[in-house]
Amino acid sequence: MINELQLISAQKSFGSKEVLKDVSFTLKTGDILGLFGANGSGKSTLLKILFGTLKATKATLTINGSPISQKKIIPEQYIGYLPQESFLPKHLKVRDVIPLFYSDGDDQDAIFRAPFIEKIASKKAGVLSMGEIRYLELLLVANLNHPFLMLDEPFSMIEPLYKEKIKEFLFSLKAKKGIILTDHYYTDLLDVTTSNVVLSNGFSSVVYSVEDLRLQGYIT
Ligand SMILES: Nc1ncnc2c1ncn2[C@@H]1O[C@H](COP(=O)(O)OP(=O)(O)OP(=O)(O)O)[C@@H](O)[C@H]1O
Repeated sequence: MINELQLISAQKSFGSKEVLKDVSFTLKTGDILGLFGANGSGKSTLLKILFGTLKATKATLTINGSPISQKKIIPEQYIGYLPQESFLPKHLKVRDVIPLFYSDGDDQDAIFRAPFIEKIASKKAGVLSMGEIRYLELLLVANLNHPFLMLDEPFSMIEPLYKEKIKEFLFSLKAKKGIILTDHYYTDLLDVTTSNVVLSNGFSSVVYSVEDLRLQGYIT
């Protein structure tokens, strides 16, 4: 089934600071949308609005053509979200964390069998390296059955071998999900995205190439 999420004319102000003035995009199953923008341009703000944990000043969100309230995104399990902040319970071993997120044995196995997991399974989450945490959290969120997935800086702290595995994994996921990625590792993003948007001065513009990112002032 092809699902479609549409954000129309999102606006967000913090006090007098207008972070998002007019941001729109469409995301369908099979899309991997790259979200680019300088520090402070509003990428995380936008993801939090989509997830429903930050109220937009104004925005219309539709799923499969029907308007949906921000409040319904989490309870109706539309979007899996990897935030920038870690959410792992630090006192538990990795092999005990996985069943917290997945009660079904086959679902657990999919994560236990993922590359690199075996070597960290008996470690406590609190002693994992930053890269190991990021990778495990990505697997926990991305394997959910939600039709959409948002990853905020999935390549941050990640070594090249893990990055390649993540890219392969995202390619395999897009058959059943629409995915939004944001990261400052723009070449890694461009390796996997099917379309791209840059946020600048509160507005979103479609970009097609590194040259467009340059023209938008994101890189020099
Ligand atoms: N709760 C808040 N209250 C006030 N200002 C906020 C709040 N959250 C974010 N901002 C401001 O909104 C702007 C956008 O922040 P946001 O975190 O969305 O940027 P970003 O594009 O994700 O940046 P980065 O690339 O550094 O992660 C920043 O100027 C930030 O200080």
